[in-house]
Amino acid sequence: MAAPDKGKALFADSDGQFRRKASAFRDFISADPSSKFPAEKDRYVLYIHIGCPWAHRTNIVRSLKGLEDTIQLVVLDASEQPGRGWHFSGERGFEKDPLYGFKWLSELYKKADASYEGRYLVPTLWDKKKETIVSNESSEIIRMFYSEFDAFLPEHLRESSKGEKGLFPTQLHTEIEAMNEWVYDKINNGVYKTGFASSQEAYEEHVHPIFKSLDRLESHLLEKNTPYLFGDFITEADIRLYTTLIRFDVAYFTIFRCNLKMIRYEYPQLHEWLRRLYWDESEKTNGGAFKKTVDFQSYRVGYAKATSLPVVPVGPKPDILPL
Ligand SMILES: N[C@@H](CCC(=O)N[C@@H](CS)C(=O)NCC(=O)O)C(=O)O
Repeated sequence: MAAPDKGKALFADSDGQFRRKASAFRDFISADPSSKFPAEKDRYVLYIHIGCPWAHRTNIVRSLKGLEDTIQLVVLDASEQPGRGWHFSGERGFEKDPLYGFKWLSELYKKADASYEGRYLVPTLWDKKKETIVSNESSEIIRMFYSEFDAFLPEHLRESSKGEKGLFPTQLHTEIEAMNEWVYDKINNGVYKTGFASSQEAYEEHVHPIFKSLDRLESHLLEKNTPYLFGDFITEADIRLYTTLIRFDVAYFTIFRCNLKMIRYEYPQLHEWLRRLYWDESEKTNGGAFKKTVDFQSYRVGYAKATSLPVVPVGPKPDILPL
């Protein structure tokens, strides 16, 4: 594998800042059979990369909701040439796209819209009937998965039977949305703004707010004194924070230089919260939705590949501490 030029900005703009572009495909699957994209079994396909935290959200929810037999999963690999996008290398079992035999995710985007000029992102939710992309925005895909597929699920997994104990319950909408906003900006995307910064100034601008926000979450958990962010039940807020924190010590601390503190040593509440989710293989996580969707080595390799010096750090070890 050829190493990219040392010091070259792979993802940052010319001012050193990494700016995430908005997702382009924003349709919705609905439980209503007369809608444009009605919920159906074996109609939709979720394309992901295991290392991607945004795709990880959708993969967790697919498992948590027991949608494995309803929504097909296709796993892509990262290209050896950073910036060339996602493809099928055979590393994870897929040598080519199972639907069309494509080698690159870009070909699927071009099939959906020949004039598409944006980035080829995971997650991508594909409709086999209309042969197009429904959505490539994780925050919206997870919400479709919560509630629109209830008809295909046993009673205990339906969002409609959960009421106040659901993943996005009505009484918590405002609080969850408020937390999503700053957690997204300062933490989920904050680690990218830090890790992909190509100037000292941009790096320092974004690294401090990450830790201020982690401190805020640590206090939130201490005050609440509940197993999850909003009480005794897992909500969307937990899922969205989890995908960043499970990568934190092994990839963001080391490779993205988010290195003022580690979750395992300096954030006892968050560390316990993280391990509680990871190690749970009970009915609460539908048999381990948080653990089985994690692959620490792919985080190390993937983020190293995305930097200008693709050397994979070996630590910290173990990947995660026991509960
Ligand atoms: N807003 C999107 C972000 C998705 C995203 O940025 N995915 C990254 C992987 S972690 C990607 O596919 N990047 C490829 C590229 O930018 O070319 C979401 O949440 O779904």
